[in-house]
Amino acid sequence: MKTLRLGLLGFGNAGRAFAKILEEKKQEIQGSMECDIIVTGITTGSRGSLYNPEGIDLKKAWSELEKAGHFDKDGKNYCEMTSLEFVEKGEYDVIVEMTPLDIFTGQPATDHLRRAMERGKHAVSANKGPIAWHYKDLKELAEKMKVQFYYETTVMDGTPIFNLKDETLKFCKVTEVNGILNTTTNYVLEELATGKAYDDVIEEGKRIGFVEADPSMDIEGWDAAAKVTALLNVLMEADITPKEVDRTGIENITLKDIQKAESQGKVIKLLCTGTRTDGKVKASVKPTLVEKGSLLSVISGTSSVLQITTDLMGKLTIIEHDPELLQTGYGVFSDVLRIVRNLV
Ligand SMILES: NC(=O)C1=CN([C@@H]2O[C@H](COP(=O)(O)OP(=O)(O)OC[C@H]3O[C@@H](n4cnc5c(N)ncnc54)[C@H](OP(=O)(O)O)[C@@H]3O)[C@@H](O)[C@H]2O)C=CC1
Ligand SMILES: N[C@@H](CC=O)C(=O)O
Repeated sequence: MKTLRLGLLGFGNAGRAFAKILEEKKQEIQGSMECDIIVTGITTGSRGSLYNPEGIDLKKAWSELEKAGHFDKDGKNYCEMTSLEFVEKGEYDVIVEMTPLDIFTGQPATDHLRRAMERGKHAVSANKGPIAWHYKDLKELAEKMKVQFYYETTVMDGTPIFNLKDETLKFCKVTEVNGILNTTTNYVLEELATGKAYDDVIEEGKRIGFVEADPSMDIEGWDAAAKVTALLNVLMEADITPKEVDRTGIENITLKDIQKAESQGKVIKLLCTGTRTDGKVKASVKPTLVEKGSLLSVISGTSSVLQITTDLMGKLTIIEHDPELLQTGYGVFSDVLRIVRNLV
């Protein structure tokens, strides 16, 4: 039986959802993949860190955080190690980056991934900042160091988007992407239409777990811009950054605008688009009026949709229906399994 040691950076909604799946599927993975996956380190921003090269008790870790909001300072694995210290000195085989999104730099997440790969470690990122800002460099580094680097969760949680292109759409050239990729804005626009107050809707979204640590990342369209950038960089080798996305958020959309659209038989959706025409890549994120009853109009609640146009397979539509944190955790889990599958 081989052992794969993971280091988890961030143990919030995504981190805990992933840890719960890992724990639940541990024996099945041992049985079918002959691999024991253990976690040797967990770091957080303000709730302490855990480190044990022999493996951490995950159930204990999440119950401590969920009950007390902090790791137990008297616990035997407790330490104050920062993420970068763990990345640089810790014992692990795969770094799993799940810290909050910084859309303006992609940091410190990019440095975490870079330093880990420079040490010859595999890397998984749920954080879209590094893919939006530094994808080309990170991919080249992974190739140079002969390590695996995956980021399925960055767009539509565990829905296979990047996996689909890598594994089953070989030699298909993607020429266009579009969709509704940000849950928060989709949810806010719908809930505002029912007369709820903006602050209450954001609080509800935070409770469910999909709103970014800084909600303006979602509302101003930055998260959507990062996702469309990630799609263009990975699927169309665009090499752009979120700064190049023509971006308008929903911060100026009022109940009146929503009602006016309704009276015209339309709904407002935050649409993401990316195309390549004459060699030039163009990307936008914009509140857009769509016909009621159309495919895009029925993407409701936490659901999202992506349409990819390809040369050999035409247009494909992928819908993620009503995801919860389980689907976010699964995205990370599927990347880790891909690493296990490819281990020699
Ligand atoms: N939630 C979702 O639906 C999805 C999230 N993602 C992405 O996953 C990432 C994590 O999201 P989510 O779990 O929801 O966010 P949370 O805010 O719930 O959790 C973030 C975690 O990171 C910790 N953290 C903050 N700074 C650091 C640091 N420097 N080093 C280590 N840990 C740190 C936080 O600790 P503390 O609380 O102490 O600050 C917390 O444990 C984000 O990049 C997000 O965009 C991707 C897809 C879906
Ligand atoms: N804040 C994001 C979470 C997933 O990436 C969203 O609202 O879509």
